Amino acid sequence: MVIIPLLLLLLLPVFLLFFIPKWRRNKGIRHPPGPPGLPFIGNLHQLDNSDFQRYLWRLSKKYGPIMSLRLGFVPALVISSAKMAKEVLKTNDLAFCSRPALFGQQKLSYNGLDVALSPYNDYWREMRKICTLHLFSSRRVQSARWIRQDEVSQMIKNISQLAGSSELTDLSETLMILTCTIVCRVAFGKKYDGEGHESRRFYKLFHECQAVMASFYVSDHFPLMGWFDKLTGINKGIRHPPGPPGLPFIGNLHQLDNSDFQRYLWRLSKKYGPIMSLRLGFVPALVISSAKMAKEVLKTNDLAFCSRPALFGQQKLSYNGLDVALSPYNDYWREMRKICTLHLFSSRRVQSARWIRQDEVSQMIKNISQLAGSSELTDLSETLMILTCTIVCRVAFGKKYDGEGHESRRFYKLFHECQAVMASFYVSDHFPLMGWFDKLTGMCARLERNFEDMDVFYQELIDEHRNPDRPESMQDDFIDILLQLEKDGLSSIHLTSNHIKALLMNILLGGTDTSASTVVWTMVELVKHPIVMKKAQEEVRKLIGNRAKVDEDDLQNLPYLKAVIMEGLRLHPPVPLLIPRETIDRCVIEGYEIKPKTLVYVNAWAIGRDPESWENPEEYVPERFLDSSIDYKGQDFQLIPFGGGRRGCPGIVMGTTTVELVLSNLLYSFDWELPEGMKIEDIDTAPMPGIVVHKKNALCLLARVHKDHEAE
Ligand code: HEM
Repeated sequence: MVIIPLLLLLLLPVFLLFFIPKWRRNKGIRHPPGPPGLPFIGNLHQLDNSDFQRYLWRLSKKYGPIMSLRLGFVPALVISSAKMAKEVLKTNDLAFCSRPALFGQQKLSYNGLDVALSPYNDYWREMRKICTLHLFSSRRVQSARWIRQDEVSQMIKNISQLAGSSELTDLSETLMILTCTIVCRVAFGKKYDGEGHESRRFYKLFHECQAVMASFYVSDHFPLMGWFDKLTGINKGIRHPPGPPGLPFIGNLHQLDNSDFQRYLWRLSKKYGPIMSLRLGFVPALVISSAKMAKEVLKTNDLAFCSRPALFGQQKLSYNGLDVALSPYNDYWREMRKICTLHLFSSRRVQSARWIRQDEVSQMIKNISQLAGSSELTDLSETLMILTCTIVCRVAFGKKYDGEGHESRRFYKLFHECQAVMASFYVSDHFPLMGWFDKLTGMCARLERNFEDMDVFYQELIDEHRNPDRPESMQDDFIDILLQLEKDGLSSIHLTSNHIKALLMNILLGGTDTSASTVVWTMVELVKHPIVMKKAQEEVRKLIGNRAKVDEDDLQNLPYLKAVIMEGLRLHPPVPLLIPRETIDRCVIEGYEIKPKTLVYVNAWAIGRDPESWENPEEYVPERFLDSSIDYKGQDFQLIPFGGGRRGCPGIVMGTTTVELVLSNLLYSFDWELPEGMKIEDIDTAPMPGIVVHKKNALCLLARVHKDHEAE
């Protein structure tokens, strides 16, 4: 996957010279104008100007009141008119109100624990409240009036003395000392205005603090060049998590090209530890591989770790993060997540869709029975994918695509292409200035095409739902609910068609193959372990007796089945690395410093096999869960197939209900045999790479209708 781009990367310098200017002209998206920069450093050399604001002002006369610069690898914007200032400080305040995590400022603010340099998040809001309520309130300002009056009188006395002897007053110094003294008295109850040791120490510290805070750190503009600041003595020794050495320029990117990535990372973690760093091009990454470290990331430091990276393909297909799964962590995401949990994924909603699930599972059982009747193999991988897709489409869109016609073919073509372009490798995700490369390889065009096709698909569905005479199946489905919310305008987000489309994408991609993959992997383990299969079948057959099928009411009485599924999820979590996170804040874990904007993979797959957490971890033994309180809901960090913390899966009830209903019926209705000539040892567990990991080779088994049902 990565090798071809890597070879082409060797041609980088040539392409840089020829294509970047062309790419800029062709790109089609308008960026604010700005002065041309130099290669690599951009406009950094222009920062070195003694009257910077005037210099920018002069530039703005040429390039306009919204002007872009590039400071090394960091894009920057300069605002120079009241109208544009209003856009930034009022109209789009929320989008513009965070702070950059600059190296010196982060260090001196205890990693943004202050209020002025903290990024915009829940923590900042609380700190800002403390400040406005307790420190900067009018009452506080009032109560310090005596200090101010006292110090100003003292200053006037000092100046009078100088005036008496006709000496000059250094107003710059005098006023600096005055304001310092006032602030120190109000804040620390102390003053440093004499000539003694304490005053000298204070002013030395204070001036050095101002100086290092405002210093230029190379690493702020070139993320991989922290070594330069160390070399210059400006930054002394910080521990970073250990990790495998990378190649120049591409770092560890070539190692991504591994068909069993989660296993590969697991092997590396055995050497480098459960908190391991990688470098993917210019992007620092972190890999978490133990329950203890997962708890640090998903619970203790959840707030710092709960954003998502803005990856190119994902951004496009999510309408620039208008969805819930790929949106960065902010007020908008909170509101969207609330809409999902309250209106779409609530237990009540899951309940109300039970008829759809039961109906579709019955249909699947009928189809398999037919194959069984003629001793044909059942392709469980395909059957289960179609089943979960059909259930989700009926619940969300009020429609199904399970026939052989044009509509079904179009849907599955679109859907598979959407999964493919979403999970593709985009060079620009790792080399910010190399977007032209994705254009050259045709990746951008492919993505754009799928985006447009999906957009038309969603739009048709929305239009059908706006019709008052829509079929009954479309009433009260997810699109209906979202359109109602749009009409009522009750949420603080003004929902538009794009918001609805972005959510539909999440539901389609997040809710279908995760459940299908869970059932397939569990069936793989069951055919490999016939005694477990038999035990699970006996449990369900005993409970159901002579009834035709398992209903959702029965699921709560099948503890062994639940253990069978949990054990399947432990060994084969369908989303083995969760959905990648991105750190918001700088933070420290196990004494290691993690920088903001670090990409984070939590290896749920490796954690499920960690001998520190599990006895005989490689063995499939559902019994381990029978007398155990361990659950997969995100509280027990040794089992996290649904992730955890703020970004944990909100579709967990919907997903597990589907999985339990499907599996119990497959086990109830059929005995399962391997295709003729195949032995248990022949069943492979090779994974297919992707965000959701499926079995690479389809699972094809021979179903035999269970003898008690043969008469029916
Ligand atoms: C067995 C089935 C499922 C599994 C194993 C699964 C797994 C996951 C995982 C691992 C994550 C990332 C969590 C994290 O970053 O900590 C996730 C997120 C998500 N899942 Fe699921 N999921 C399943 C079913 C569903 C269903 C049925 C839906 C909805 C129809 C759904 C919707 C979502 C959404 C919207 C997110 C993003 C949450 C956010 O970022 O705030 N999932 N899921």
